[in-house]
Amino acid sequence: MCSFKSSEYERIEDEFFQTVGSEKENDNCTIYGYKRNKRKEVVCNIICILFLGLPYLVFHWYPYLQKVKFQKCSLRLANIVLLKDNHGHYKIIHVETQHVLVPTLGKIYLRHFHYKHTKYVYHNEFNFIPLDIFVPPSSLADLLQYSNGLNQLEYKNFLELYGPNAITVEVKSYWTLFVEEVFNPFYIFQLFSMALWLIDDYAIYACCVLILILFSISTSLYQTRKQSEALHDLVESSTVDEVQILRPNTLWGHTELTINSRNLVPGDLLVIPTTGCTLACDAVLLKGNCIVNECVLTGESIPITKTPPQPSDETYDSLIHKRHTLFSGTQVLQTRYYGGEQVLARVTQTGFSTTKGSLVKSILYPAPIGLKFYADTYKFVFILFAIAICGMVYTLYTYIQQHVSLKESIIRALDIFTIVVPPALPAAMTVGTIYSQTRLKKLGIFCISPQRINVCGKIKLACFDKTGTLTNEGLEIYSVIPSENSQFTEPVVNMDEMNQKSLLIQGMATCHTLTRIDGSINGDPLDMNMFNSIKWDLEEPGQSEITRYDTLGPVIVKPRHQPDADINLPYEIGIIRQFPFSSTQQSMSVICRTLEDPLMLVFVKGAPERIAAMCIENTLPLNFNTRLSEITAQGFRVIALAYKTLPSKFKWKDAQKVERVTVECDLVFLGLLIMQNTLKPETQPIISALKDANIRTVMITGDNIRTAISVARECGMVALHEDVILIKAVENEEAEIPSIKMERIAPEMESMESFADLKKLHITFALDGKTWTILRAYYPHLVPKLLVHTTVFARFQPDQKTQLVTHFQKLDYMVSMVGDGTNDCGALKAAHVGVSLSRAEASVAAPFTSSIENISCILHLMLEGRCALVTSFAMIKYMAMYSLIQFFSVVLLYANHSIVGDVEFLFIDLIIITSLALTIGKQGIVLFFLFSCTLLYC
Ligand SMILES: Nc1ncnc2c1ncn2[C@@H]1O[C@H](COP(=O)(O)OP(=O)(O)OP(=O)(O)O)[C@@H](O)[C@H]1O
Repeated sequence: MCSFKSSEYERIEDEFFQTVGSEKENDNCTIYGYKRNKRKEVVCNIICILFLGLPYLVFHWYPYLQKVKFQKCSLRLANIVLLKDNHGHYKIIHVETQHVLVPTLGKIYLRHFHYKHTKYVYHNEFNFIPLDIFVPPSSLADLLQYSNGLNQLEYKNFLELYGPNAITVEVKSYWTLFVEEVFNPFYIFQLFSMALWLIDDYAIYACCVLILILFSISTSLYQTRKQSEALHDLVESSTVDEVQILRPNTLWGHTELTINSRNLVPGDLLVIPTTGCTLACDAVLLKGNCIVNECVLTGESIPITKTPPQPSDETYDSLIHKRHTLFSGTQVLQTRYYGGEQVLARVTQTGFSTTKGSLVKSILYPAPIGLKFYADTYKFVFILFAIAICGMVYTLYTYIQQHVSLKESIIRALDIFTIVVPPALPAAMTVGTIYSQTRLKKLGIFCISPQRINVCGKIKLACFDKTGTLTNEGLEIYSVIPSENSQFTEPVVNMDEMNQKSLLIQGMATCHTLTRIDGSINGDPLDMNMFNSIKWDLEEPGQSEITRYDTLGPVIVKPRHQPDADINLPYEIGIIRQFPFSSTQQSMSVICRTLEDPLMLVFVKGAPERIAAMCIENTLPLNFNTRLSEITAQGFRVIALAYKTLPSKFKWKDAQKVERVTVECDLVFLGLLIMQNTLKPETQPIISALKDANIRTVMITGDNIRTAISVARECGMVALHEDVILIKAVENEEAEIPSIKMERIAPEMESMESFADLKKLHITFALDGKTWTILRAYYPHLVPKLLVHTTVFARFQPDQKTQLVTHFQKLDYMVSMVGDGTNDCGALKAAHVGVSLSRAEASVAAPFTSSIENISCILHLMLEGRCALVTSFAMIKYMAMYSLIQFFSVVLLYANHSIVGDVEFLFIDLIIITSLALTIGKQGIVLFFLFSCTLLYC
């Protein structure tokens, strides 16, 4: 029996329907089982033919009605499912069958259907579940087990099961788009109107409206096509044609094959070329290290080192084990290989199941934005229809009273209907967005979800990441404060004054994941500044070093000016193992060894609170916390360093196997690195502009809370006269529930419940990630109240940032989030308007990518959003006015048994066209010209 994540899919009683999809992503739908019924289908087809195919059109608009052709049955027997999504839209999907080999389940008969690029397969107990849940996840040990790859039979079966490895964004031909658009109820209605006008001798008017409709359709087709082309190109820019894989070979173990990347399947053994490559799938690294650029997924182009995981029974999860996972679409810049062996990775996910695939899916099928404007537009059309019906009834009544023939009465009544609904409505609705998008592009803001532009105009809460967004990314080292004998010594500003062999300098030289790419050192800006400040050199592993450091070629660091004159024994340190930095851990560590030194050392650096928790208590200076508070209160960014000596029996092999938790404990505190946290010059004016516009601003950062408050004050997010209160969760071993404390309670505030007058008292809150988790768990009723008054959210981990944005949305805020990728990717996706500051032209990390790397982009977006909204509103108001004026004039004329002539109608509409021409621009002017010519001709 396989191990499903059954908690997500409870056993259902009624097998006739079931919920599928992800509730977390607000994408759950209900499916109902049906099977084909020949008799019903034949009857239905006959009726459709008798009614000239009209029922087919109705089925196309309302797929729900298609169920009349089928017979309701249990999902176990269903060959058709009727799917209802959480927005009430229906879809008929056919269930297919196949005989395939499923890992750990063997060869089985599989029933499945595809929805939104996800394959749902039938399971006897849980009905339809996504394929990646159906196939049991592997443990790390299973994945790491070295084999020669999949054999031909397994491969064929897996290819059938998983399908081709492709993330295709379909770019439909203009013709296909045209056919789809024409079947839209709005255009069908317009065609019906034109037919009516032709019968009613309004030929010229009908022809002119036809031109208008064609213009409207072409604009809409051009826009749709352009958008899908842009997304297609973006996705294609990070795809690859050919890959090398290993296949078993009875004679010599394995053969290396070059195959088309579309043919990759989970389980394949991928060979990563030494020269680097773009990855075609998600894969877990088995052998060797890789340095990758994940800019396309995260927006941040810092090279990241990927290492193979340790074998264990832990279930592999690409998000938890992302330091060991190579993601589809990302670029391997370099590989490190040992003893000339190949760098290998095992494919874990392909196609739309990869991380890139899910990001593309979220763009292709975005969650509805819930902008009132769209709902109001539907109401507007509905009201027009209601008015039209009144007009029709009135016209019929007056014509019948005047004893006009029934045919003419009906034609006149239907005419009223066609007058009320304006033909250029769809074009008018989107024109504002198209122009805003073009202007944004000129400003360096790339948009992959144009419908979000309107939302930008409604932003009420602007969230900002701190480091790299509000402040400069290149944090310059201001000073170091070494600790000797558990006491802080005097701060050192000039690193040259320090002993090159001191442990603190050794830590600064080794505790990073810097790497040389094309001869220059690359990596995290913080690490780069730290390393550059001590003036050491870094050498990548080469063949000659292999012998010096046992069997492995480590990264070597050495001072530019050797401290000892001993030429035979240079002073250099080899970095044997790296545990890269992670935002969740807030630390990183390395194992290293000085040349000819028998003992290995561990250096750890990270957030001071984290490092303090890893240190032996008596190695920490007594005034550690007060000193830290003093420094952070001045707005400095502080990193702590610590080390420990490993036992003499700890050898190179142990270093490769040892777990991170074993290394990052019982440390000796070494000192603090103080970094300058300077604001970008644009930050303060933009924050003040936002405040003037009454838009709330908040900071969500991974940094220390006092540093964050200081930066918030400096940039004007917290006004100088405002009092900041730290909300803190205090865990007490005796009490079951942690208590909530306020660090500086203003005299006027007595209890947590008295939130009413905070604004008047000029009080704002700041809270950290730990408190946030406790608040959500034990004090959920306080969360909304606190959120309304909190400006600084510090020490927030990536998932907490996402939770916070979602909570703000629940409070009915239209939320924007500006960040520089990596630790805020989730928040960027969750926000109504996510803007990733990135040098890359575009990434799938967020709906907007700004190449202007400061927060001024948010102002441009808000302005353009408002422009687009105002244009759309103006258009709707204008259309409404025009329709109603024309409607009342015509009804009055009909009442007097008079009508508007063909050219008269055209003349009235011409005024509209002129106005449109002025609004729309060049295309409109051409159209205006066209109409004028027609009129003159008439
Ligand atoms: N390269 C690094 N090595 C060790 N520790 C680091 C490194 N970079 C950051 N840290 C520590 O981890 C903490 C969390 O880092 P994270 O990247 O999540 O957020 P941040 O960069 O501080 O702020 P923001 O969320 O505003 O970008 C930092 O405040 C710092 O103390």
